[in-house]
Amino acid sequence: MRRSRLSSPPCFLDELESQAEDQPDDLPRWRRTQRDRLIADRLGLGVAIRSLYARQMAERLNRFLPDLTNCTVSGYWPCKGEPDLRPWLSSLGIRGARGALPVIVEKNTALRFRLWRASDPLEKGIWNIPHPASGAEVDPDIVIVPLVGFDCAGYRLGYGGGYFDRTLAVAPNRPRIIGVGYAQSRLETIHPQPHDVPMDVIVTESEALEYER
Ligand SMILES: Nc1nc2c(c(=O)[nH]1)N(C=O)[C@@H](CNc1ccc(C(=O)N[C@@H](CCC(=O)O)C(=O)O)cc1)CN2
Ligand SMILES: Nc1ncnc2c1ncn2[C@@H]1O[C@H](COP(=O)(O)OP(=O)(O)OP(=O)(O)O)[C@@H](O)[C@H]1O
Repeated sequence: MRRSRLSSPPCFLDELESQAEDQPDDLPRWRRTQRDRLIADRLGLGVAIRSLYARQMAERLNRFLPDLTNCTVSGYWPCKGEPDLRPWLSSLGIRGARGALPVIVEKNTALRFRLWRASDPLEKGIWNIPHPASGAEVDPDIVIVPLVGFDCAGYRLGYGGGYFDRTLAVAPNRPRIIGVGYAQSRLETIHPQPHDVPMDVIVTESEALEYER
């Protein structure tokens, strides 16, 4: 069992076992309902609060990752009320690191990652999310993953495409996976399935939670 080491509340085995019994009959439907609610809730925070929280998350990331020299870090281009960490991603260059963004090259296959700096040209991908039009393909050392929801064992609810799970399942050098999302997006459990890849760290505006493997 994985336990959080920093400041998350304890997850006890008996709780997890009873959660397994409580698993919804129609899990995909349950996940869709949770996604819709969580996205509506975060949009309801408003632009100013979301932007404050994103700055707080960036500060936490800096404290958590003090030395990024020679690291390749993938971020994301925010959509649907996700925290906007583009300023943090753009600041990686002056810290001796390189930024990258995920690219869907083909639907329902693993994501690729392309190097990206703020001045690099972008093109629109799925859901009109921009990604680098060109740029070298890389295997990031650190992948920053946006969370629609997360649970106390470090599992993530995303948009339901399974893209990050597919990607991390086949990543040649297992990157460090850091989920970022609002504290209010926490669920007791996302009812993790065998394909769900847990985060190593989850950063919210109010805490950083590290999970042991
Ligand atoms: N900003 C950002 N970029 C990102 C991600 C992300 O979470 N955030 N991704 C992280 O993965 C990838 C895009 N993920 C996607 C996941 C699902 C669908 C999608 O079409 N979903 C279906 C529902 C699927 C289902 O419920 O069965 C849909 O909306 O109709 C699209 C993109 C790559 N880029
Ligand atoms: N490694 C994998 N190989 C094949 N299919 C996978 C894999 N991981 C996930 N999937 C499929 O992707 C679908 C969506 O998975 P899930 O509900 O966990 O998405 P999600 O993590 O919320 O989405 P995303 O990562 O795109 O934001 C499921 O049908 C699942 O079977």
